[in-house]
Amino acid sequence: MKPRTAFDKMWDAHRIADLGGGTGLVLIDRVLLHERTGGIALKSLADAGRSVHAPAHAFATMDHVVDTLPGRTDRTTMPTGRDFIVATREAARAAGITLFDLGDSRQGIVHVLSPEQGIVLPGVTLVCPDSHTCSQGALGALAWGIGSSEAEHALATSTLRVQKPKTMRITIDGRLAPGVTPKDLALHLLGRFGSAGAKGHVVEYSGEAVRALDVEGRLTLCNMATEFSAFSALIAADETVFAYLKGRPYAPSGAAWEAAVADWRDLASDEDAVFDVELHVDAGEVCPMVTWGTSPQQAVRLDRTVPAFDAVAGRDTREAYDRALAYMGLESGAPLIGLPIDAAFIGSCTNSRLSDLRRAGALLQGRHVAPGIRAICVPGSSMVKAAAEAEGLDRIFLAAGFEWREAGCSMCFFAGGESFGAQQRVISSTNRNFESRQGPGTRTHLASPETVAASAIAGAIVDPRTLA
Ligand SMILES: CC(C)[C@H](C(=O)O)[C@@H](O)C(=O)O
Ligand code: SF4
Repeated sequence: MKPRTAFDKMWDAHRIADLGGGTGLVLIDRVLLHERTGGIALKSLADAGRSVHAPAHAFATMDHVVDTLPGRTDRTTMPTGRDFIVATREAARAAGITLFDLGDSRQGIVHVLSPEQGIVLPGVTLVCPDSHTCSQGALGALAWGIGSSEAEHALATSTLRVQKPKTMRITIDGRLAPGVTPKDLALHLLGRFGSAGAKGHVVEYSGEAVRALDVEGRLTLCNMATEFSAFSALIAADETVFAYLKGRPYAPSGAAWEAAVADWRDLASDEDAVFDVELHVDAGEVCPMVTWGTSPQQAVRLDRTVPAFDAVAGRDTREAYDRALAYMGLESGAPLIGLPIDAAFIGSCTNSRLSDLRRAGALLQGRHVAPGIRAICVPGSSMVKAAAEAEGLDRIFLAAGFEWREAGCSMCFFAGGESFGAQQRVISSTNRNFESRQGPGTRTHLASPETVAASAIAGAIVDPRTLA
């Protein structure tokens, strides 16, 4: 048999029919929803008099527009937030699907709670009306973001028409240096290959550096594949993933577990599998990174300066470059280290898991954020929050002057409610630095949680490895 990639194997196992022109009718194993887009799909489905085909395999959560202030209620800080919450709650109940509601100990950002609960498993197809669904490919699944009308179709039929994507393998050889994180790797790839670098491809991350990552680090890496314009990303499941999933609530158990693991072992790309595109990166070249502009590709080594136009001319137009600098209040050649910040944000489906909070917490222990800096930590799920509190991380963050919040997307994206304010410079562990992403006029610099924590202490962007 012709050698196949991990993607080919999942595609072949889920293709129900060939619809011609490279389009397949694909079986969908899991549909995930959140209140910002999922309630719309559920309601439209109900209005059409249709029901959910496999309610046991559809899950909804409240994450995008929920209040994350301590002691939150249904009254969100976002003007129309409550409508989304109530509509999704009612529609999820009527549809008979599992809802991780406010107050449920399992509630959280959809891409954080799904691996945590063992909903995403190696080899499954999983869709969600959210662009960061690619994160979940970190467990060896084929997971991708869709629109609300596609979600409706997937809910009603457990199938979707999909244009078969091309394949790309990015092999990361060697090891990341100490203090260099998966987030830095994701930003390095964006800085090097550009935000159209993986356009329309399913990216398989492989190589020694990827194998060495824990599941949470893999989730961070796969998370930013959408910033890379990829159809999705995946990392073939291995012992690290099996160990992570064992005993999770929705993972198979008993004899079914053994059988599942045996199947999952066959899902890796065959040795001679051919990819449409192959890229190689030396992990040793990756350094702590930060973005300087308003696109995730406008990322550089943190110890560098804002690049001159000539250095990015292959990708950014003069207009886009000038506009980004004006928006960010920066000039060509300005050093990034030492740039004063107003706020620091640790959260989002990129970097709000327990390991992220532990690494940031280790830097914050016994230290305090600089005067005048607003610092916020939002755990990615209620489970992450509880686990962090059980080991005292909340006390470290609070003593350091951080706010310690309830789980949700919070100020990763501005939903019409809370924001940092115009012209405020925010160092952020999130994934998007678009204009006004974190609020009208807010200036976002993307970085790792370590860089965010260290910069909050310094009151300016710093390399976390040099924190005295
Ligand atoms: C609101 C939602 C549809 C959106 C997405 O698709 O990604 C959000 O999660 C984001 O990160 O911008
Ligand atoms: S945390 Fe941010 S990027 Fe992730 S799903 Fe929520 S809004 Fe989107």
